[in-house]
Amino acid sequence: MKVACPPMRTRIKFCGMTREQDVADAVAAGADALGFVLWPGSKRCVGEERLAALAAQVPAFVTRVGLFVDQDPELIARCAEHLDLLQFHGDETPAFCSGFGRPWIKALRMRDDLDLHAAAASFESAQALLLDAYRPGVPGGTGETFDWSRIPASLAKPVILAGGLTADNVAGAIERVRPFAVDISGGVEAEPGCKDPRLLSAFAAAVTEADRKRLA
Ligand SMILES: O=C(O)c1ccccc1NCC(=O)[C@H](O)[C@H](O)COP(=O)(O)O
Repeated sequence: MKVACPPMRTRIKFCGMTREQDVADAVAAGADALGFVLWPGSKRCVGEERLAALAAQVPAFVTRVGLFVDQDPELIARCAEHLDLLQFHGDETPAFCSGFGRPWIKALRMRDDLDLHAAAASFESAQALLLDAYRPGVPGGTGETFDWSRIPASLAKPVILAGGLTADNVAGAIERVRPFAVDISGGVEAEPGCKDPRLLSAFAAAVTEADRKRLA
């Protein structure tokens, strides 16, 4: 099914939240969604207890997203109690992703041979596809961009654009891709896992300005 996308503002997801102050700063900057990495291989990983504490601080209308990479379904089910949306970065099947009573999105790394139309068809029950840079052995958070021209305008799923975004390049990304949302982690950090309030605000302002020009 093709999803009709009338002109609308670009949603913002700030990913890799690990600290209460960063959650508050991201919400103040205008976040639509906040991502919490539950994969222990990441420098941004939060455990279950930290997830519960951080998620409890998120106000209504800001989506709490949990990131997983081929993880134990029992862990995912426990974490889901604190989350609004699940984000899968591994080789999870659509049936696996659908098994937690929460809406979910599938992260796809843009390997050269990735067929996005086929992926959109096979992850038909996903709420969106998050498209990220491909680096072998790294499931996400690379800080690298990819060739945005590879994203077809007619994809049958909303696109969340990720990978190496910053306040400086996000306007060009929005102009080129017209994504439903943009996702950023490293580009708003002082160091891995520690967000910088000025970078959070600058990124949100750049998205707002790009939308203002686009929708004028
Ligand atoms: O951020 C991580 O460390 C991470 C680890 C494992 C799976 C996913 C991970 N992050 C995923 C994200 O959604 C990031 O926001 C996305 O990859 C963009 O990151 P960046 O290029 O640093 O903006």
